[in-house]
This record gives sequence, C-alpha cells and structure tokens, in this order.
Amino acid sequence: MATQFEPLKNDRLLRAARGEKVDRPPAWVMRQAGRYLPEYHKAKGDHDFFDCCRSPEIASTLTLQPIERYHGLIDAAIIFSDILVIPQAMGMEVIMVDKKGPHFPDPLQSPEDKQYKEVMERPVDVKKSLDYVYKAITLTRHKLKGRVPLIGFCGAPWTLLCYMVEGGGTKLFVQSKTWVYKYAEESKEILFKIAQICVDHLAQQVVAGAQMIQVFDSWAGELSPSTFKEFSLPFLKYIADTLPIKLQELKQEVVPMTVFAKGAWYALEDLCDLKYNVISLDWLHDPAEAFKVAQRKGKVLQGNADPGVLYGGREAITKVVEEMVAGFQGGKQGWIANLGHAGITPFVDPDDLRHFFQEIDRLSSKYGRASTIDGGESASFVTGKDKVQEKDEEPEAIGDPFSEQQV
Ligand SMILES: Cc1c2[nH]c(c1CCC(=O)O)Cc1[nH]c(c(CCC(=O)O)c1C)Cc1[nH]c(c(CCC(=O)O)c1C)Cc1[nH]c(c(C)c1CCC(=O)O)C2
Repeated sequence: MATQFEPLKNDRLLRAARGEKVDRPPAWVMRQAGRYLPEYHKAKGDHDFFDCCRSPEIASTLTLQPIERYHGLIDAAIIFSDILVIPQAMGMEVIMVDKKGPHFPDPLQSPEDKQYKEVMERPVDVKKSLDYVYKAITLTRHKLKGRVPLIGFCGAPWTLLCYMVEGGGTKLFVQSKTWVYKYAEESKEILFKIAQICVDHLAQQVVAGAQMIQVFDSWAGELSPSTFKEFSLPFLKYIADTLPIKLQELKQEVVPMTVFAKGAWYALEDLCDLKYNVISLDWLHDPAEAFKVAQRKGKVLQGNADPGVLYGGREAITKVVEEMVAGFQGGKQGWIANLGHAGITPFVDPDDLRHFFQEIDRLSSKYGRASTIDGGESASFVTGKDKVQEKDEEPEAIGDPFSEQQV
C-alpha cells in the first residue's frame, strides 16, 4: 500500500501537543468509536470484537465514524484497536465476551507457571503478529484524506500485566497485587518485556501512518505512590525514552507522545518529568491546579471532564466544560480537550457528546484568539473552521509558558 498520504488539513492536535498556539483547543474523546453510536452496531453486525480489529476495512470504517458524525468539531481520529492485542501478540488467548469485557481463558498464575515461562521466552514479532493493526492504520490514513490526524496507541506495561494475571477486568486486583508484593522481580522482568513490545508496536504504528501516539495506563491508580514509582513509572519512562530513538533508527518523524495514567494523581510531577509531550488527566484533577504544574514543567495537558457528565444533560455538560475551559485558561495553548477517562458507555446520547464538543468550541472562543494576543504570530496555522470571537468579550491574557522550552 502506498504510504503517500494527503496533507493534513487540520493540525490543531499536533500543534497543541507540541506546545504551539492554536485557534481553539483541539478536541477528541478516548473511545470515541464504540457502542454509543448506532452506526457502530450497524458496521460491526455480528462480527466478533477482535475480528473487527483484525479487519482493516472494518477497523477503518469504525475509526472514521465519529470523524464523520462530528465533522468540524472533532480534531483527531484514534485507530480502532485494543490494548489487549499486545498480550495476544505475546501468545496469550484473549476473547471479548459480549456485555462482560475481555477474558483470558489461561491467565498467568505465578512465575512457576509454564505459561509464564513460555510468555517470557517466546520471541514476539509485532510486524508479523500485529500486521493487521498497521494495515488498518495505513488504510485509515488514506480514507481520512488529511481531515484530522490519526492517533496510534498501546496499553502501558502495568495495565497489560494486570489483565494478563487477572484474566480480565477486576475490582479487587488480587492477582495483580500478589505479583507486585510476592513476585516483585519477576513482575519487573515481564513488565520490561512488555515495555519493549510496546515500543516496537508504537514504532510500527508510526511507520504505518500514525501521527501521534498514546499510552493507556488505565490501572495506574490501583498502585500506591511508591509502588507506582516501582512498577509503572520506570516502564512508562522506558517507552518515552526509547520510542524516539527507535523512530529515528527507522527514519521516521518523532511524533508527539501522550501518557494517560488514570488515577495516579499523585504522580503528575513525575509524569511531567518524562519525555511525553502530553499528560492526559482523569477527572480527579482540578484543571487549574494541574495546569499550574504543567506550565511550570512545560508540558501540555489533555482531559479531563468526568465522562459521567454525559448522563447529566446539556446544562450539566455546559457547566463542566465551562469549568474546564476556565481551568485551562481558554485552551489556546497547552491543552487538548477530552474526557477524563476512556469509555463512553452505550447509554450516552451521541447528541450530548456533540453538545460537549460544541461547548468546548463556543466557550473557548470567549477567551479571545491566540493571534490577537500575540500580534498575529499564529494567524498562519489556522487550519480548521475559523472562529469569530464574540464581539463584546475581552480576550483574557494567557502567559506564554512554552516560550523557553521545547516540548
Ligand atoms: C482497558 C482498555 C481496553 N481497551 C482500551 C483500554 C484503555 C482505555 C480504557 O481504560 O478503557 C483501549 C481502547 N479500546 C478501544 C479503543 C479504540 C479507539 C477509540 O478510542 O475509539 C481504545 C483506545 C476499542 C474498544 N474496546 C472495547 C470496545 C467495546 C467493544 C464492544 O463490545 O463492541 C471498544 C469500542 C472492548 C474493551 N477493551 C478493553 C475493555 C476493558 C473492553 C470492554 C469495555 C466494555 O465492555 O465497556 C480493554
């Protein structure tokens, strides 16, 4: 397949991720493709979830659905895939049970277990085993025709280990905690192996056409501050340190990187010290407080509306967006608007999500335009629909925390 793609028409996301000024904050939501969309059910039909991931045609169709539905309001596509393709590539069986979620029939029991030894020893060639993800990315880039950038992703080593030892979702984390406290060294060995595979998988996604990447550490919040430092952070660091080197070796552009460590509110400073460009926040953070930290550290933030607000109706959505936009100082720099967690449930009305996007656009425009504040410096990068500032709103000054640093 040709790897020549149409030029990007809307680069808000990539500009914001690099700490540059934008006409309005870019917006997208984690798990924007999925069961809340009637068109998702139509396209998925009776296909098994992982069969959809393995079909570049279906995966690209599902990826594009929110882009088509929310055209003009949404600034990124994220490839339809799953974090659990890595355990599959490591030779573990994972099935998606309808209405229940992922299930591993044969999870890792202990380091004495035959399965653990096999997983540790088995060579993993993502180019072979996850080739379908890369094909889906290339096809999706072609179908996107430069409308918005395409994000690739993987699960973080800690979150993937949880799934591999629990055998699926859990509330108690009995097995994960057993591994951390009883088998600390073996846990670190497998976490390192997973981290290396994450780097390979992310690099191949970029080769295939991903323009930005995100690492999902959905279970970070199950660790304590000290166990997070030991069992998650070093592996997130390894990915952020190694991926750019790998991409250079592969003669690829070094794309912006995002980390989402859900629940690890105590680690914001530590996460800002890693080489990720963007730190994605859950809704436990106060936007204004987190923004102060990120500005000091020269990092961009993503998030962080409580996804539960999508059940609360339009007024509630407006209120949450208002708070978020104010906290991120209007979002012309240093902020990517999103929800605070990945997962829009089937009960969300797609028109309420539209309202969420519209309110980000409307309310952020009240903060004036980057070009007005900065003497037109940013006028040339307006790539999407040009927003007209509301006449009687005074633009509020925002600082320029990014002037002295590179993100
Ligand atoms: C933990 C995790 C998984 N997968 C993912 C995570 C990290 C984010 C998070 O914390 O939720 C990441 C993921 N999963 C999916 C995407 C695709 C792109 C997108 O964001 O639109 C992404 C980025 C599709 C999906 N992955 C899944 C669906 C639902 C599939 C269906 O039933 O049709 C989708 C659209 C299934 C899935 N996959 C996983 C779970 C726990 C589930 C079941 C969820 C549920 O039942 O609500 C593992």
